[in-house]
Amino acid sequence: MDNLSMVTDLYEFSMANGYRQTIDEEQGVFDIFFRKVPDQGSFVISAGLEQVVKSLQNFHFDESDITYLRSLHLFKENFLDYLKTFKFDCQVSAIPEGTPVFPREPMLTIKGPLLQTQLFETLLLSILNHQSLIATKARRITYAAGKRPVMEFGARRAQGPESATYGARAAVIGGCTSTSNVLAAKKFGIPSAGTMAHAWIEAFPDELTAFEKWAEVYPDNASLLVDTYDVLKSGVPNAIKVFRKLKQAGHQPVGIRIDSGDITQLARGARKLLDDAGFPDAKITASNALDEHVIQSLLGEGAPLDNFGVGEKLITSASSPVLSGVYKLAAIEQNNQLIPKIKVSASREKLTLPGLKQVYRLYYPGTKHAFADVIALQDEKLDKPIDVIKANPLATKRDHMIDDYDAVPLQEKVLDATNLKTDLPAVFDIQKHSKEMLAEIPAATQRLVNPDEFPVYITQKLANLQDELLQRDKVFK
Ligand SMILES: Nc1ncnc2c1ncn2[C@@H]1O[C@H](COP(=O)(O)OP(=O)(O)OP(=O)(O)O)[C@@H](O)[C@H]1O
Ligand SMILES: O=P(O)(O)OC[C@H]1O[C@H](OP(=O)(O)OP(=O)(O)O)[C@H](O)[C@@H]1O
Ligand SMILES: O=C(O)c1cccnc1
Repeated sequence: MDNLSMVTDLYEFSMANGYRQTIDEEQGVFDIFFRKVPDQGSFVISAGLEQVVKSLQNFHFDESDITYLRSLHLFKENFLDYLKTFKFDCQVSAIPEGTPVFPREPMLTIKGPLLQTQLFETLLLSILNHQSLIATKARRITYAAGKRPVMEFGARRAQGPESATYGARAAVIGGCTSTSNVLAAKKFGIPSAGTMAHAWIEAFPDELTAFEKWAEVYPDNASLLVDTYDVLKSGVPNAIKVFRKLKQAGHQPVGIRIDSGDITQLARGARKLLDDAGFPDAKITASNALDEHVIQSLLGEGAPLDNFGVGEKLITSASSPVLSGVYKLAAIEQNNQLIPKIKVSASREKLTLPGLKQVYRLYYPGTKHAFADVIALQDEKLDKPIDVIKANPLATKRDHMIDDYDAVPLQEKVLDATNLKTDLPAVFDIQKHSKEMLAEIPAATQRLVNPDEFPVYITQKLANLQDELLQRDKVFK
């Protein structure tokens, strides 16, 4: 990953320079969390941690960066010197990539010199918000597709090449099986996949010749695009002619792609033609502005589809294009003493959770069935039974008692100043982890429309700390 240290908002530099001149000795603790889930879903699939770790490992400023920052006439030389010899000195804990995460849960916590932790805000949010957004959208799309593979086809419609490439990575975390983006495939070990464009068909005198020439060049990879002229009258009959020749020559025909029109009707007609011609194994791929709802509708109609190619709606999360993850100060440390902090704003919804925390997933005892999450202070031991309170400050009936449970902590240590090399899982291992974690949460929480809310609680101790800080600031009384 390139050095992205300058991808930050000016105010992070302004504050960092200010800390250097004022409270330079203090440590900061920041949490990353979100309040709202895209597409009115109930959870987000966390993604982007590998790029966070790599960007932190590579965080530095070169001579031209320092010269530019100096030219702004905003910063003191002692701050520019600090940047010139920047040495990462923080600890990062995070919920592993692929995990379903719920509102208000700290996905990532960073502790270290206030100046450093402040400087990372924009970059870390930019990475995690983007990849988690796309992984979440991909989870919805692949959920709708069921066992049918979904290829990521979005590079041309992504918001630029970088979003295309990291978006493809996130799409695989969310369940896609391959990508047409060759750089993403190379970089992250994702199978590269693809068919052909209409240009190939148009470039030859007629459709049959185009298919034949393709089959000559790629006899074992003939997935033919059949909708350039007429799917059922021309495209599929021509494909069948080519498949017959391929079969005679000992090759296994791959299938067809339909990219326009009423996909259900066309796929039904195509399936019948292929089956009648003796090609029941030829696969039918659908594409064309697909998303989770179109896929559900197609499959609900019984469309005989084997694969999906999904581009623009996935790579841009078109129906809900923002994940508003935030980076909030949870504590500062002065002379080795942790001082919890809270952000109070006009809206109670925006109240933050103070202190160093851990998130626990609670399971029915002895099972893999999760029923709630609890956010606790890091140094507290969970009671049994446990008195908990809804994490959403706007919730009614906030108090709850949980008798028995197995608790599994979600945040893990990923990086610290003395251990800059962390083994990071490969993208398909993350996908596997994601599927396992999804299998543990209730089906009703996973459905696409009006999903059931998965309860997220805070412990009494954390609630008391929050109240204490609120009382001190004399608000919401
Ligand atoms: N049976 C179906 N049920 C629901 N949605 C469908 C069905 N068939 C196709 N769609 C979707 O409807 C949308 C519009 O399809 P349409 O064929 O009109 O696309 P188009 O982009 O206008 O066509 P073209 O690609 O030829 O320009 C696409 O998102 C497509 O995937
Ligand atoms: O629709 P998406 O989900 O983004 O899937 C990728 C699309 O990209 C290609 O079309 P292209 O960009 O060539 O143009 P088209 O929309 O005219 O088919 C392909 O034929 C798909 O339709
Ligand atoms: O390979 C394909 O079929 C493909 C790739 C990108 C976009 N649309 C289609």
